Amino acid sequence: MTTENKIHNALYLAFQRSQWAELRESVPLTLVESELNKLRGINEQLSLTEVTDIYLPLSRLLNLIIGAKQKRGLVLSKFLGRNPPKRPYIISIAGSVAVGKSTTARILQALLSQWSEHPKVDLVTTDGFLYPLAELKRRGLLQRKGFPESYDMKMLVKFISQIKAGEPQVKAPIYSHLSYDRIMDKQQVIQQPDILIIEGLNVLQTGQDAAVGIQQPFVSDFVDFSIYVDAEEKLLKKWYVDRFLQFRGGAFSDEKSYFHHYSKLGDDEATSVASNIWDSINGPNLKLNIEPTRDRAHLILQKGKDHLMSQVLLRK
Ligand SMILES: Nc1ncnc2c1ncn2[C@@H]1O[C@H](COP(=O)(O)OP(=O)(O)O)[C@@H](O)[C@H]1O
Ligand SMILES: CC(C)(COP(=O)(O)O)[C@@H](O)C(=O)NCCC(=O)O
Repeated sequence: MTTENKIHNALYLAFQRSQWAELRESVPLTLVESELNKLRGINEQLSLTEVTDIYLPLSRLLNLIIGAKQKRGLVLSKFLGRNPPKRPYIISIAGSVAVGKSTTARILQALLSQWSEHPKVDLVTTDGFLYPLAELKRRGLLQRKGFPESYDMKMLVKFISQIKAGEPQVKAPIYSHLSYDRIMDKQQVIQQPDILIIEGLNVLQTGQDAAVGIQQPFVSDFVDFSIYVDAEEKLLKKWYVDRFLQFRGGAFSDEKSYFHHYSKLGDDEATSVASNIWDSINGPNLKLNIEPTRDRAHLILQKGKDHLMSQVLLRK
């Protein structure tokens, strides 16, 4: 057994796909029509077997864990003799570019909002906290998008601490993949949801990581439950290139798109451009700054070919 496997065994309970799916059988769960429609809207390629085998048991597990936290809150209120402000339960989703963080986040948002104990589930992505394009250019970071130094970490930590403090209204910046920049005149307003899901490359990073610098506290200090979505790099690169090719026929064809010039590329050229972006930016960022944070997560979702989950690791 490799040292890495030994560490995993000590820290995590490992479930092969079929074992994890069985956990659902002991607690029958069904999808209502409104849930199904929402999920179909998230991603046409998402298989419903994946939802029932993987995401429904996960939704049930999270519901139980959140329930325990809510009970603990009641104990604390009794002890203090007053009701503390309503604080959202915070779930983070980390992982490589193109691993499926935003798809996973949106599936969980749809499923978790079905529970009467926590119907209001909001979702924030950390790309809004990337420095605006002009600032990235000024700092010479255009080829380092997604690296720790490309984010306004102070702003992100301030945002998450306001959420955690139960502030009635907290604003988050929004990123546009079309303009490749922060949208300056629009913000996302978060108003005391029951659950906040925060999704991004960097949500498990701390000051120990290569380029974050000395920054305390970290996003993970405010997070109640963290998820890392994992896959082998050769799959990640393929999913990145496939998504790029999809965008070429879709979002990039919009004249307002920062990448409009890519819409005119043929298959081979587009594949080579996307491969180069992967090899020069997203691949190195994965190895240097993202993958090393994996074993901090409470739950690791390991994906194989076609985005199918092969293994689930849950912290003991
Ligand atoms: N469970 C899934 N089943 C099928 N395709 C998926 C699944 N999750 C993600 N994808 C596809 O993989 C690509 C990357 O997913 P996305 O959620 O955009 O990743 P990220 O937010 O990590 O960059 C997209 O093309 C998406 O449609
Ligand atoms: C916007 C991203 C940094 C991801 O940000 P996240 O939401 O994970 O914080 C990434 O998708 C990106 O644009 N990377 C730069 C290289 C590329 O074009 O893929």
